[in-house]
Amino acid sequence: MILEIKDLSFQFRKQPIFTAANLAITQPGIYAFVAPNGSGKTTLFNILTGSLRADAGQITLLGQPLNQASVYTHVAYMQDISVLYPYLTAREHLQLIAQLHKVPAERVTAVADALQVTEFLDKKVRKYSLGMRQRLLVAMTFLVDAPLILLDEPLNGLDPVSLKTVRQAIIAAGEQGKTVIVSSHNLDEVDRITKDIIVIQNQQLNLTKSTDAESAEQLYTALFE
Ligand SMILES: Nc1ncnc2c1ncn2[C@@H]1O[C@H](COP(=O)(O)OP(=O)(O)OP(=O)(O)O)[C@@H](O)[C@H]1O
Repeated sequence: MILEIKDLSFQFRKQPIFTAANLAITQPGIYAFVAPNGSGKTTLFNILTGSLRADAGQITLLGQPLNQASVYTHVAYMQDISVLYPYLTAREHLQLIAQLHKVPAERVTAVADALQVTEFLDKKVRKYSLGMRQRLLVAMTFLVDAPLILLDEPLNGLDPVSLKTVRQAIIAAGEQGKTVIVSSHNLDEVDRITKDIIVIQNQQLNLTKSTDAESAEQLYTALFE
């Protein structure tokens, strides 16, 4: 068992987001996390990484109850671009993560190359386009060699070339035996990376599959329209 969520409840200002929700991820791989705006995707990531505390429920990660120490060693979380420092370069961001998580220098180079961050490594973040910021964030996340990777809308604002770069990095992580949960509203990209889809519906978490005959878009339409 990789991730098990049992009877998770969470309210925000008396608005229920999750009500006794359950989810079991038993196999590594790539899972798309798809649901309408405001339904709780970022909230779940924040609960899984300890930034928000659930009102009720149990979460186990690799068979152990989730706590600060297990999040640190087992989870890499890509948040939004607001976590970047405008006056630091990509190299400095990557070095910060590398020092914190004791990542060898070769891995820093390999990840920077894979996400095509190398070309702007020594430029300050304040000069970056949205796509450059997104690629740096994805690189920072993949630098942490964690078994569970949470990516909150990594495909946002990417041009087709950057989309391909990020998609290939996600697929490679899946092939390396990681579990990657990717929230996205880009259903064409979801179809390119996985058939396993987690949805939020009626404050519940459901793990479902798109099929060869049914695209993520069709699945979404059937569930939410
Ligand atoms: N600080 C907060 N902590 C928890 N919930 C919040 C907070 N601020 C707003 N919310 C509410 O929680 C609900 C879930 O929001 P969340 O950002 O998790 O949704 P989301 O599915 O990630 O949305 P999006 O697709 O727009 O990114 C929303 O109704 C939102 O208004």
